[in-house]
Amino acid sequence: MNAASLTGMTALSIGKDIRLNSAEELEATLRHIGATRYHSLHPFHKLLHGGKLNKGQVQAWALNRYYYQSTIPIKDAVVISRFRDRATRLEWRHRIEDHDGDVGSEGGIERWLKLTEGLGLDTAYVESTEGILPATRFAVEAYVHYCREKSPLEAIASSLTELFAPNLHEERIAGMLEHYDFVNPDIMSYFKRRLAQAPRDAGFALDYVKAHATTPEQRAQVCNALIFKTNVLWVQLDALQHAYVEGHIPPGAFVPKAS
Ligand SMILES: O=C(O)c1cc(C(=O)O)c2c(n1)C(=O)C(=O)c1cc(C(=O)O)[nH]c1-2
Repeated sequence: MNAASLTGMTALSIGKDIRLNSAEELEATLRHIGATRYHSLHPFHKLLHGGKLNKGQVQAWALNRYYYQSTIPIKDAVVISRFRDRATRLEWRHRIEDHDGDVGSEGGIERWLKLTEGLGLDTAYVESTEGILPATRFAVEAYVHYCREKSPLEAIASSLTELFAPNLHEERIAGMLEHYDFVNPDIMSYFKRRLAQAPRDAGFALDYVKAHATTPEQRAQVCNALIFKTNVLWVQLDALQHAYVEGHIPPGAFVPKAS
């Protein structure tokens, strides 16, 4: 089967029946996976960006996403640890600085805390991660484990969801500013900044997998890494939907104040 015949498939898994014979077929398949599985398609995002959530539900989203954000540099340190090749480590290193910042310069985690603070959440509570959903913790930890245990190629490939993030961030900035009176450009600065950072990161990762996955088996591994990661993102929104839209908040998780 070639990449072109994937178009229109709804349930995609890369098994022995799919043979990707070139870097171009690999890229087409990765883009198909993004178009059919990225969490931009999740109903919770439709509610978030369409102004259909109340403030407590938006708080729950930002609180849970903090765990993802603050784990990304830990994940990236794991990715770096997989490479003896200095050039790859050097290239990957800026990702940690993008999130952690540097002496005297703000990073993404601080920008995320501006968002949670602007939404009225106590920063110490957010940083404690005490109120997050169990599913958030499990999904995010699975991502770190994946990067530690799979091949270095798969560790890099699992970051490829970022190819699809800028469109989603554009939609989020516009939608949240338009629909929520408790949101302003200042607290959305995290996403504005990512619009510049993500394409560079995703571009490197895409070039890397196209150059280093040289067999159909390795190309299938790259695709499966992206599928794994879309699942990591999707289940986090499933859990938010179940808890905060359908009302089944697990014991111990954040309970929004009645507004
Ligand atoms: O808001 C989003 O939907 C979203 C998605 C993703 C992603 O696709 O993994 C990332 C981010 N944001 C993000 O801000 C970010 O820094 C980031 C790093 C990574 C990664 O896997 O290394 N993904 C993402």
